[in-house]
Amino acid sequence: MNHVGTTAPGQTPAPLLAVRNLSVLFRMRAGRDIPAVSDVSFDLAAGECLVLVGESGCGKSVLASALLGLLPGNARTAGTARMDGLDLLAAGERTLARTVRGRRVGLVPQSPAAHLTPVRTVRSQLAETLRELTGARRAGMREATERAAARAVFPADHLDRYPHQLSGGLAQRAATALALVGDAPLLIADEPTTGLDRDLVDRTVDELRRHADDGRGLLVITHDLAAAGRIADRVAVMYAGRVVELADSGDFFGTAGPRHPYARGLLDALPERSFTPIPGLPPELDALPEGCAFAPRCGNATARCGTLPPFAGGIACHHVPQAAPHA
Ligand SMILES: Nc1ncnc2c1ncn2[C@@H]1O[C@H](COP(=O)(O)OP(=O)(O)OP(=O)(O)O)[C@@H](O)[C@H]1O
Ligand code: NI
Repeated sequence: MNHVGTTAPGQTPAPLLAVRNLSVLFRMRAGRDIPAVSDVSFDLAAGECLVLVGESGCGKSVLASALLGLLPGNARTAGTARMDGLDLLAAGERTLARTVRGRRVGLVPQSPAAHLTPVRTVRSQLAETLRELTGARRAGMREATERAAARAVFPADHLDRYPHQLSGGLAQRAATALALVGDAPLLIADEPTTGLDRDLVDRTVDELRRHADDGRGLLVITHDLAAAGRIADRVAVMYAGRVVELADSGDFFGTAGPRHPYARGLLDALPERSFTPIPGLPPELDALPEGCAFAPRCGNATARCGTLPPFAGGIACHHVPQAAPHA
């Protein structure tokens, strides 16, 4: 798929993925609804890696699940997520199962153990996925399986193990190997480096980065800001279900630095920076304040923050000018 070839000079190529006003609400008993994702919009280009960061519970995995049609039955979704003419949010289960999951959109799940089939060895799961997604046949399957495992630094001498015989880090690498098999146009990796030591983190991140460098799209969700800095072209910062900053990675991690007070707080909390935690805790999603959800923890907050700051020019903050240098 070559977008560039079909684009007139001066025209921006269509993004691989265009998410507009995506919201996810969980309907709970007693009418207590939980807005897990609110009004999120972003584009992802082919060849690009967007990293999604934010504290636990801010809605990162729910966003990923929404794109793959993997939300539970009590979820209500609004907005659109267009990919190659298909709205992923409106697609039926049949389309999602046949043409989206694994094919258009690959997933490295946050809990790999829950996604691996417990009664089958890693080799057999990799072989089946290779057969399904690449048409690989029995001849050469042993080599193909070992190559697929090696892409995620999964050791060949562990291929005949069952998921329960794997450590968390090995299960993670098995799940990553499975997700890489289809070379899907879009790969979503939800915390792909949890449980890995630094050397393996770097190797995994570099293999994922190759997916983008080969002209595909990569959406990475991570707590690990060092890994984010290594892999990202752009960074999206989520807080309480909303994207509060969308920035060029070079600016965000470089001398310019983040612009949103929450994003600055995230970086300042790192041991290698000033090691100053953000005071307080994220809000409960079913009891969000009226305006900016970060205001109760923010040193810049004023009366204006009682109204919701619009997201424009890469930022949602009343106190930061909206004209981004690279917006
Ligand atoms: N099935 C569900 N029913 C109700 N609420 C849910 C459900 N799944 C997730 N949530 C809520 O949605 C919010 C966002 O969860 P999500 O898993 O997306 O967070 P996250 O940013 O991925 O966090 P982490 O970094 O810990 O993985 C959480 O407050 C969670 O409690
Ligand atoms: Ni998550």
